[in-house]
Amino acid sequence: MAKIIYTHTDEAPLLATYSFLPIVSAYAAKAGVEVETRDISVAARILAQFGLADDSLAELGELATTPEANIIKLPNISASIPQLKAAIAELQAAGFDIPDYPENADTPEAQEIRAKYDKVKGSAVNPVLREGNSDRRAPASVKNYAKAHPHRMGAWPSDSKTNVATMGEHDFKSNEKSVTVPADDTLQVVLTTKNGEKVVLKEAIKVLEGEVVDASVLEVAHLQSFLKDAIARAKSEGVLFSAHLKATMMKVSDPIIFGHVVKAFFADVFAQYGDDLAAAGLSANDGLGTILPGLDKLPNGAEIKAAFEKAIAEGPALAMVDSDKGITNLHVPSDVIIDASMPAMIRGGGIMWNAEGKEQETLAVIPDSSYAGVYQATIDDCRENGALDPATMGSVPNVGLMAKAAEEYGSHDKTFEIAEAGTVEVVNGAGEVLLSHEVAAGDIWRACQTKDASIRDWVKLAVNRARASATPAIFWLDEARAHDAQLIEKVNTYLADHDTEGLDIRIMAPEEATKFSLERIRRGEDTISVTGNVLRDYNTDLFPILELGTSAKMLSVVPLMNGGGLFETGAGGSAPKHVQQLVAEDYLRWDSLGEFFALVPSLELYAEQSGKDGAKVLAATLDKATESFLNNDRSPGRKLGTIDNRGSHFYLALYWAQELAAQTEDAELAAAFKPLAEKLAAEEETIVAELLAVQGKPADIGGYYRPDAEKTTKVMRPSQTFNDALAAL
Ligand SMILES: NC(=O)C1=CN([C@@H]2O[C@H](COP(=O)(O)OP(=O)(O)OC[C@H]3O[C@@H](n4cnc5c(N)ncnc54)[C@H](OP(=O)(O)O)[C@@H]3O)[C@@H](O)[C@H]2O)C=CC1
Ligand SMILES: O=C(O)CCC(=O)C(=O)O
Ligand SMILES: [Mg+2]
Repeated sequence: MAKIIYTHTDEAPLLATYSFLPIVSAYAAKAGVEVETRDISVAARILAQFGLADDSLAELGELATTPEANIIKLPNISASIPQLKAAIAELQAAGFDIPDYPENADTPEAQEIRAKYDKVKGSAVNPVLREGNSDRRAPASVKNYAKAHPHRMGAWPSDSKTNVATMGEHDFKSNEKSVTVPADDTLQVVLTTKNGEKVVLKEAIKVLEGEVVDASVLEVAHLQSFLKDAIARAKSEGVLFSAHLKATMMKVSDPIIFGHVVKAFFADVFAQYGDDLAAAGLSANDGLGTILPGLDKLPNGAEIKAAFEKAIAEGPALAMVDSDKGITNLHVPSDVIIDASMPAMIRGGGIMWNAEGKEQETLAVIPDSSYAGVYQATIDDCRENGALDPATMGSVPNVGLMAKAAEEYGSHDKTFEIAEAGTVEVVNGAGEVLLSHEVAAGDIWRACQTKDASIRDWVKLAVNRARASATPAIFWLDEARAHDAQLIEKVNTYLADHDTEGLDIRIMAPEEATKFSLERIRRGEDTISVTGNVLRDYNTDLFPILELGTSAKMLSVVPLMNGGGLFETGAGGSAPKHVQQLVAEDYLRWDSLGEFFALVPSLELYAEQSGKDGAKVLAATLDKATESFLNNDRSPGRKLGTIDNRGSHFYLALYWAQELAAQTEDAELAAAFKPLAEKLAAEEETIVAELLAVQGKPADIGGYYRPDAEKTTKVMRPSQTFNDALAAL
């Protein structure tokens, strides 16, 4: 039977679900629409590994390959090691019998435990569910709202010293090699060491005919000298030093690169005390947030701490995540995530926060040069032409290649920190070498796969989107890059399968595409960016954050390749700072627009899947209600005393009930919702007062990674009048 699966995730979106889902469920039930939930939070995924909870992620992963899939996926935590350890500790304290995260996996038992936790680590949800490519855009109503109510943009001085530093040589981009395999095959990755020993790094990689396979290596000696120069440059230019990585989705390579940044910044400390730190299990890859408290256990801990402090005092000023709490850019690998961090910096006028809590220009260090140029081009444009104007600017929607763990975001099981110098080769079933790299110890080597079927579907989606929106579409592909050169050939081939008459479809290298799109955006014109997986991620934060202030307001649809739909909510993350605010003062700033938008196509799909017209009516009325919601400016405010997430849900419920009561397509539904619409309208003042009354005091939700359901329900549904009205429906 058709059903909508609404996911329980983490942090702010989970809290919002406690308030919003009861509304959805109540309304859906009236129209005979089945809504079920599945818990894919990091806590539930840990418990599932040890048989203490259902493995809902595996279940949904399978569902996503079937036409029955209709999944609403809210943002979830992609846990770094420090977050994973915190979640484990919280679950243990709550009485769950689960093991510690093994620091040194030196026994088979410890290795097994580590393997289980590795399945939960990093971006472990999205790649499982994303059995399709992505179509993300700002709906017209949101774009119009943003133009009418432009958010604040920081000014861009023409002499801003903010820039991007990137390697440009000896990195993943410049060392990339790529082939398209001619037939189904099984590949192997083999390291032949200098003294002739063969080490199989990866056995049996299954590939399909037409699949694009790339390999590349980041040469660590060059990374280290690059970082040394970048640190010196930030110091001499008097700007902040900030590193921007994606330690969550690139869960193997980027924590290692982050560790190199930490070791470079604290080079003297690691030269002198590196052995002590290693012996204590304190890894640079986990950041200062783990190392500094860990020093308390060491006999010479105070001395090492003083050495860290000296290095901070003498180095360039570090960009801060939280200057009040002294949390730097180098504290936690997942605190600064490039897709959100770079746009936020650009939106602010090219500034980040320094240790005094003041704004300062920054050198944004993005070691690999594959996509760094997009940000440099945006910075250059802002420096030359001033900040973008949300009141007039056009839009850059995205069609992203993502299906079946495409490209870099599927590379973590094929990424290796090389133990010994030699040659790494990708060898096919016939024993022929397809790709080969010389490597040194410590280098980071990786391979990526992109299925032909995913590429075909992506090209189709781009053509459909260009047609539906009557907007030029640019494939952001660089013929000088090995992988992109393979893709360009395929794009040209597959475009010929479609009617592109009258469409403006071009191929441009990313920097050129950035400049082109920015020129158009400044003239108020829209340009679809058709990109690979990483730029999908980056662009769907970059442009929305500049255009709308946040990527939470995006419509984010994944038409699944086998039919069915995955509806992601917004394009941003789980906003951990919003949880802190809720706990401190019972105020949740999370904007659920992404959830509202996701629900409309999900209900439409449900109507198709089930043949129930009531679902269609629910969708059409929700669409209208969302428009009233925007016109009446009912998004959560930023300050106490204004309506927050819960208040915004009340207004959506009110407008939705009114639309349902007013529509004429389904008289039974109209009659069912009439009393509720009247009740909610009549009690508006009381309900809003009840919702506002709780603000300003701490709230107890009984856990961070696994909040207590009863306590959280109480916090998130504080209006008895509203709850009673819903219950009476
Ligand atoms: N799809 C997914 O599952 C994704 C998950 N993540 C995960 O989320 C966590 C945090 O990542 P991070 O990169 O900091 O991204 P976040 O989106 O959580 O944070 C960036 C900022 O975006 C704004 N924001 C995002 N969503 C909303 C919303 N609905 N309402 C209001 N404001 C919003 C806020 O900025 P401001 O104060 O400027 O308004 C927020 O502080 C990580 O664990 C990460 O892995 C990240 C991206 C996508
Ligand atoms: O899976 C993740 O960690 C984040 C996903 C993300 O940022 C995106 O898809 O835009
Ligand atoms: Mg993203």
